[in-house]
Amino acid sequence: MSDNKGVRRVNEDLARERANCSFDVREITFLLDGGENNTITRKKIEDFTLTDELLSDKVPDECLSPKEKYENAVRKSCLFGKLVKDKLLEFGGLETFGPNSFVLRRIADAFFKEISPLLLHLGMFVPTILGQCTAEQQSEWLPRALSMQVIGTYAQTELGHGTFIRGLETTATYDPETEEFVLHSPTLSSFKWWAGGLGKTVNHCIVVAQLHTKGQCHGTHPFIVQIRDLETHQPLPGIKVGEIGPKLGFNTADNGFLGFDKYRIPRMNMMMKNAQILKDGTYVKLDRHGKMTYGTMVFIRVMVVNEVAFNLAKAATIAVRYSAVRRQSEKKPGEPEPQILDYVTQQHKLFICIATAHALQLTSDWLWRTFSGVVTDIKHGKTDSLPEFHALSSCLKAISTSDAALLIEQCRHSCGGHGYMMSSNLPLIYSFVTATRTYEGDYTVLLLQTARFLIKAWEQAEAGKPLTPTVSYLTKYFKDGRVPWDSTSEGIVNAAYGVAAGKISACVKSIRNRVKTGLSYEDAWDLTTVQLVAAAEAHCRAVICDVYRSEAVRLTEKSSPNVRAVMRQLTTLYLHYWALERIGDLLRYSAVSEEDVVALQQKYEELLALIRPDAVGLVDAFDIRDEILNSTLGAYDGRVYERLMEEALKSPLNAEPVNRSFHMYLKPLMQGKL
Ligand SMILES: CCCCCCCCCCCCC/C=C/C(=O)SCCNC(=O)CCNC(=O)[C@H](O)C(C)(C)COP(=O)(O)OP(=O)(O)OC[C@H]1O[C@@H](n2cnc3c(N)ncnc32)[C@H](O)[C@@H]1OP(=O)(O)O
Ligand SMILES: Cc1cc2nc3c(=O)[nH]c(=O)nc-3n(C[C@H](O)[C@H](O)[C@H](O)COP(=O)(O)OP(=O)(O)OC[C@H]3O[C@@H](n4cnc5c(N)ncnc54)[C@H](O)[C@@H]3O)c2cc1C
Repeated sequence: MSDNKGVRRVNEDLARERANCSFDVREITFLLDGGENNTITRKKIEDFTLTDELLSDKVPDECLSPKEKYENAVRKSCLFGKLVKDKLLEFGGLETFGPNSFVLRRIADAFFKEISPLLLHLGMFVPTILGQCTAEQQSEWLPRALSMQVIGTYAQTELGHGTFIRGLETTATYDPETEEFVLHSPTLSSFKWWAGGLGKTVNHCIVVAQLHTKGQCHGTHPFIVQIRDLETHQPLPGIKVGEIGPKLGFNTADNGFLGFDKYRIPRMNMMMKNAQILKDGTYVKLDRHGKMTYGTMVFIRVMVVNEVAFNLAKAATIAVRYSAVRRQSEKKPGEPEPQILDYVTQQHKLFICIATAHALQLTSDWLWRTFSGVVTDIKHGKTDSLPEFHALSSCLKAISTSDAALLIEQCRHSCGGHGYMMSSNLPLIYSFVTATRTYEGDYTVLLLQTARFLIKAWEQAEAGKPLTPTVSYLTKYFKDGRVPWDSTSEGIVNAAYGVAAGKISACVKSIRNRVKTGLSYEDAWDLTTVQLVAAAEAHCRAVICDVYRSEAVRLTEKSSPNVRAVMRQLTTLYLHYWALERIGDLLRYSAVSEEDVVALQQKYEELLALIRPDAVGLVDAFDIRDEILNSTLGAYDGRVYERLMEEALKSPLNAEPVNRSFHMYLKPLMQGKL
């Protein structure tokens, strides 16, 4: 759809693919954007933000030194920030699109090949002020944060502890004499480690520390802490701060370390929405649920599902367009070389990426709506929906990030050697997304949180108590026995729930059997965790299959027949893919037969063939502009080889015919003079 500006000749294969596409690409773009008006506004914003003047880098970012890369990222962050402040508000800013629109996030990818050092400011510092401060505190901090006088990050993780928040060691001890907290890092392992932007960029941060008052520890709480002088940017006395060094990705995010030497902050810098310290040091707990201070993490887990869906859409766009341009080998002797997209194995690698990008995006939209409901409940003092939502957001964060990272890597594999080039952008997309599997809660740890909820739900079902919506299926599958098999989409979703129920049931049995042998519940749980992670994964998989199928049907109710058909093909492909991936589970927990398995495989292969003519149209429908894709392999015009050569020529090593190392080392070596 979007041919961007200044399009030169489009690769003939790509042009033919587009001519043969069975549907109007714009229709699917509108569906994914949540309506035609959203698409129009997004494109307007993209048109005036993505100008050459702001984006052009003479030397590719990846050829710069770490320091230059960081400085370039700060430069662009400031330009981007100013642009947002000055111009985008004319469009009503983010509100134009509603809270679940990620237009600015999407545009930011054109500015930063890696990541903005200010991501944590907007992504976590500001949301934590909104979620953890009283109204009075918000009125003090929000205007300063939004006008960028105060630039902040979220420093929770320490060298010694990330997952186990209760084990954090940084202390915040209240001193009623001065009405201050004294922040202290008692050990090396208590140093804060990882916070994005902390190394060099921010002047404030949210610090999560163990609160001590009147000789008692009340657990971890968040505090707003100024760490650098606003004028000179020098670290303040009592603060030891720096950058943690090179990483697999995120290299422009200046992730940092931070230690405190009896550093004092005012009492009111404790974020007091969920707990307060009175002037005399009395601790007042306002959080009846007990885990409300974990709220920012839950929010980011929700955002991350959308984040990885978009990044997978980028990778799929690059790989599918490249596969339509690239020709290799021969299918029959003497025949012309086919487009690699015509190999069924290539379709198997790539079409699941398109379907998964849709599945995750629709699931993320649904998750956001569910989250909005939970937030409204909390505003009215109701926290009953929080345990279910914590279980749901935990498993969706874990599975979406893990699936997306694996599939992005698959996109890279599918591009052969050229996929390994930084200029393809696939390595950077992968390095960014693979981190999402770890940060904001590690994969295994979050699935075990979900498993804890599932086991409790199972016990409730046994006791005949009512279940919350996402686990209500357990009542249906409560009795032992195999789930009947039915190869329709609805049947596959039911079977997925049946598998989840079967696995949860097996975990319950396993824990109980272990307890019967005399083990403590904790030990029995620990020995069952491999099964528990698998059960939570199965539950989450069933939820995604269910939401994707029903949301796709709902969204396409008014679509043209061809769009409905191709969207149906994608959902069916997704369901068949996962049924085949989990065939062992289906054989164990459902009545699927050998003939059914053969039929599933056959249908899956038929779907690959049906989707093949529309593959390029489907990735065009993601409507991701070249500036955002940032890829030699994935540009709209398909000029792959020209772009690869153009980028290669920008390498600093090509600036001179002979590098000085020849004279310094190679020549002496050749002449035996080294
Ligand atoms: C313009 C804006 C753009 C935005 C773009 C967004 C993109 C996003 C990019 C942002 C970049 C982010 C960079 C990364 C940042 C970070 O990583 S910050 C640090 C994040 N750290 C973590 O996530 C740590 C993970 N650990 C935990 O969450 C917890 O420690 C734990 C594993 C959940 C365990 O906590 P603990 O206190 O020990 O509890 P338990 O004993 O296990 O459980 C007790 C009960 O509490 C329930 N519970 C736990 N957590 C929650 C929760 N969050 N909400 C509700 N309930 C919770 C748990 O289920 C237990 O319940 P019961 O079983 O009923 O007892
Ligand atoms: C790119 C990036 C950016 C980050 N940004 C920030 C930031 O801005 N602010 C911030 O505060 N933090 C940040 N983090 C830190 C991040 O939140 C933690 O790394 C993450 O929560 C994982 O914790 P950990 O490193 O302690 O891993 P660990 O918990 O040490 O995990 C190591 C292994 O132990 C396993 N494990 C741990 N506990 C259990 C358990 N109970 N049961 C079973 N297995 C277990 C894990 O599954 C994993 O395999 C960032 C991390 C990265 C990679």
